[in-house]
Amino acid sequence: MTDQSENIFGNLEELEVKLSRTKSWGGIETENSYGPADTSDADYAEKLGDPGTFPFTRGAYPKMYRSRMWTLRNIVGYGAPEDTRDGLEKVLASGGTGINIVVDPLTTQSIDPDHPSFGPEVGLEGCSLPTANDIDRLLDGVDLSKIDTAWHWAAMAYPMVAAVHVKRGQPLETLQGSSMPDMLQETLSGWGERLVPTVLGHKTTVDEIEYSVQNSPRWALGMPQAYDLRERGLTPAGEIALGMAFINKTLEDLVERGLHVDQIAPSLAWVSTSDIDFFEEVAKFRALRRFWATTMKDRFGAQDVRSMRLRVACHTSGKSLVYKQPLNNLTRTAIEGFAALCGGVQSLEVCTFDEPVGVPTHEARDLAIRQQQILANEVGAARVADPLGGSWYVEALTDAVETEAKAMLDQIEKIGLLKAISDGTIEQMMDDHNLKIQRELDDGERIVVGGNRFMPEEEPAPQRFTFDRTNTENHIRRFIALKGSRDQDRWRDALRTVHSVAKSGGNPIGPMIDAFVADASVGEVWGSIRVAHGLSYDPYDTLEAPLDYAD
Ligand SMILES: CC(C)(COP(=O)(O)OP(=O)(O)OC[C@H]1O[C@@H](n2cnc3c(N)ncnc32)[C@H](O)[C@@H]1OP(=O)(O)O)[C@@H](O)C(=O)NCCC(=O)NCCSC(=O)CCC(=O)O
Repeated sequence: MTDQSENIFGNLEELEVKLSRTKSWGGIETENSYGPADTSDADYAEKLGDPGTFPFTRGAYPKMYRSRMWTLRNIVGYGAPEDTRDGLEKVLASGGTGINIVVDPLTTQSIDPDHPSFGPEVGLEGCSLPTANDIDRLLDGVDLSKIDTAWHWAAMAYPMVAAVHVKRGQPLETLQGSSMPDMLQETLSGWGERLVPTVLGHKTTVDEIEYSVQNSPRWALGMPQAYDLRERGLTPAGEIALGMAFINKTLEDLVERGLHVDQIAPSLAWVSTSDIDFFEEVAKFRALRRFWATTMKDRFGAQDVRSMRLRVACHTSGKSLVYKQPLNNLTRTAIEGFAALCGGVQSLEVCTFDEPVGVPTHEARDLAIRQQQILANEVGAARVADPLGGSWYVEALTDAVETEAKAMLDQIEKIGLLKAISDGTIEQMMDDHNLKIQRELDDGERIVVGGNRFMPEEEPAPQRFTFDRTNTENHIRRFIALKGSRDQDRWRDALRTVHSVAKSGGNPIGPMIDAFVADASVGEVWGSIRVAHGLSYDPYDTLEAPLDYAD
């Protein structure tokens, strides 16, 4: 017998795992157990209602997954359009039922792939899609009036995909799919004031929603993009509070432009996360739907039930995943996905286990789809609507999350959302949250396996995703050639119209679509908007505008 095994067997008492925390992951204190006295005695119909009825606490539809299975998603994006196309085909072959495309950080920032400062970054961590032609190549043969494509970037996805549809000779009102017009989220959790100034970002969001609901009512708007807000540093209640602050301000401005809430809200969908505290996340989804329904009805005077019935698109939490022993992430994501389904989401992406390592491998993507298939077919996640409804604990947590969210929303709205973003109040709130979590990890109150406890011994280097850059290099050459071969007069006129409409304070989304139809690039279109708002053409101050707007 070795000294080491003697030590281990001699210290079994010390090895016993003791509960380190009685609060939920989001910080709500919990009791030893729950009973009838812990839930308020408000009327069932008023507070819960049957699934598919106001206030939709128990689900958006009466039969939920029995009458329509959730959409099984997995996000794909790397390299050139051809590369991402290959990845999408593999996801669909595994059984995915939705197409989710993530663009590279350059496209997200509206930076073109020939920008002199960023060449090596083209196509890393997402697909490079600088023109409508690139989207057309990626989705060759995909009918945008029949197949639901979901786009993971803010300002430009809608006008670019709309331009592809128009270029293909299709009417805009038949366009289907979803984008995330939430630019304030880009300011807060993405690129900051330098790239997306708060006021311009908010106006662009409002413009895009106004244009989309009037011209392509079948297009879904993932607004708020609360996933990234939450990942930046918020509790579940904070996700509801800040997301609702975004929604309230956006709806108020759209109403001021003459729209009625019932023209807007049915097109909106909440983009959410599902983190590791199973019960708290189930409660979050339930509280969220109730919060939304009552806000639409009481604050905005909605009459259409579709305005009050919130749809939720959920991705499990990337932040909850751990680099060490990455296979443990399969356990995490399965539980997070199950929470989202018990919470009644309409579509789900289960993160791949290797996300902390890098761009997912094809094998990891396949496993992520298989997890959803196991949840749908073996676990019973699809069988019954709101399976945890009536649990004293879950009902009490639902109430607690809702109450905390209300208090936080009041605080934000007292300051005013745009002021609270531009003066740093919201960022401070998120930083404070993250600091608190770090302290709890450091103190050992909050335990993450392989994060701050139960560290693995030496482990083999994880397998990393790699791909050939030949397509990306050809893609950049193709982009440069397009700039030389397009109809220069049409291109120039289109960008000048974008600029002049934006400068006059009008809604530039229609002209932006026209510019993309005229083969303008993402950098050129957003650059024209920036110049119209008195900003530099290139946020990195390297490039001059390629045309004179004054002529
Ligand atoms: C927004 C939604 C959920 C909308 O879903 P759908 O397109 O299916 O539309 P829908 O209106 O909900 O449903 C279509 C029709 O089916 C009906 N229907 C739906 N569910 C039903 C049910 N259970 N029973 C009976 N009928 C049902 C509806 O009433 C509607 O009918 P009618 O037609 O008769 O009205 C979807 O587009 C979506 O999942 N988008 C993806 C969003 C996303 O993932 N974005 C990227 C997030 S990016 C992110 O999270 C960050 C993570 C990262 O970047 O890594």
